[in-house]
Amino acid sequence: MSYKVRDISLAPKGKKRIKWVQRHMPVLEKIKKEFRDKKPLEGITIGSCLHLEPKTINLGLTLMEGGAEVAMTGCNPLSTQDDAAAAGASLGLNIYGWRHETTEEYYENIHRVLDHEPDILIDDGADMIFLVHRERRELIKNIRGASEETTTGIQRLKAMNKDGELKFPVIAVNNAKTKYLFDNRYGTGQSTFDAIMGTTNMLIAGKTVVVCGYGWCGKGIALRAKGLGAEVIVTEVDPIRALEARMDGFRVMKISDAVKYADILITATGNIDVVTRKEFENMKDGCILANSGHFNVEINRNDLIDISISHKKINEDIEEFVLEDGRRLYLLAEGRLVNLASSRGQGHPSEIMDISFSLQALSVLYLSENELDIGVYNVPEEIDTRVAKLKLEAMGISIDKLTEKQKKYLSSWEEGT
Ligand SMILES: NC(=O)c1ccc[n+]([C@@H]2O[C@H](COP(=O)([O-])OP(=O)(O)OC[C@H]3O[C@@H](n4cnc5c(N)ncnc54)[C@H](O)[C@@H]3O)[C@@H](O)[C@H]2O)c1
Ligand SMILES: O=c1[nH]cnc2c1ncn2[C@@H]1O[C@H](CO)[C@@H](O)[C@H]1O
Ligand SMILES: N[C@@H](CCS)C(=O)O
Repeated sequence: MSYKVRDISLAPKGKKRIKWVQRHMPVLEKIKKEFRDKKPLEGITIGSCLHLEPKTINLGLTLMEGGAEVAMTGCNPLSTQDDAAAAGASLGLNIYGWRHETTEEYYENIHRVLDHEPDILIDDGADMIFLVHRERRELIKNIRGASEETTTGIQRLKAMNKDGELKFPVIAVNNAKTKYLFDNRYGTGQSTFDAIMGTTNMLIAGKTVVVCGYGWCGKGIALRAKGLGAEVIVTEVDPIRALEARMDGFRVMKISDAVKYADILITATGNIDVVTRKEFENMKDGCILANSGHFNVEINRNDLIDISISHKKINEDIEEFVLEDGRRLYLLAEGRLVNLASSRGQGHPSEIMDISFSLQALSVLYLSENELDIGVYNVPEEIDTRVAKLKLEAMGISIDKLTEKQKKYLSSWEEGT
């Protein structure tokens, strides 16, 4: 076992936090027990590039119980939680990563994971998969496949596959119903506000919150903003989603208009340059800017620097930009996904990552048991349904079954009024 973490003496603190999340991840715990009994991953090496925090370490431990050798790094230079990383290392995982890596360190750590010559990769945003294709092509012949955690990663991998550049199969975990309907919506909805409120200690009630993007994440953020008492304005580029936002009760307008009202603006589009110079120029004094989407490109920080006469960090996670006329704008967590990159961001709740990481564990098992051709695959429906059933069971919820008569009715066309 090898590791490179900030401070291994933080392990006891990390272990306590891991124990706590395990109590709220019953489905993954059940899979862990099955893995422990059957050792289905014996002889397999797994390399992951996922936000390194207690719930992710619990996924690593699950795979290790299945017999795999596991090497892990973070998928964002700001999101690793050092106590969890130290605990993971002390529990037998190969861990490389620390909070506040430079870009160079970030890629060095991905290389360290790849040095274990993994058979299966788990990625979030596809940085590790791209690195293999660009710089570590000698590893490709050994790789059975990968699973990808997030919307943007899948979008990039599909583009790569379309261009004939993808060289192994990938399972699109994000596209499972039990992923995006819960993780992206309720997970991002809660963890975004958890981080913004923890970072700013500000009231949401009575504020105007602008949400850019009404996809699965945007829907969750808008819903929680409304629940916390904010007035919510949504901006979109997709007419159907814009209509949906309107009928869900939100105001919808162009971003050029929306920014004039924003007390807090949150991006969740997966797109570049959603908020740029012309939007900053029309913002109110004191506007809080946060991204809960993709990398650090949704809010254009360079434009913000260009139009500011000064900028400085006023604490670890808040950067103040002073414009020529004296207005001040505040960017959280350097414009990286606020729910994980800010020091107050703990990521999604454990109950949510229980579902997402159970999907990951079962997708890895599927990759280990099946030879797939190159391509981007959905999570098999049996896995999606199994995870939903296990979660309902863990929540103590029973549901009805179709009767034979009902099944027949639903599959026939003869009966009318
Ligand atoms: N912070 C987190 O923990 C977390 C969790 C899940 C996903 N994500 C990331 O969040 C992003 C969004 O994910 P999603 O699942 O909601 O994707 P999605 O595709 O469901 O939604 C994105 C929405 O943004 C809209 N959009 C695109 N460009 C826009 C623009 N310029 N202005 C306004 N709207 C625009 C699209 O039309 C779409 O409706 C992705 O990058 C994803 O990887 C983050
Ligand atoms: O607490 C967490 N631990 C690990 N991964 C997380 C957590 N919260 C959200 N995500 C994952 O991060 C991806 C975007 O980068 C999301 O798809 C989500 O599944
Ligand atoms: N790993 C990437 C994916 C976000 S969608 C990030 O942390 O920004």
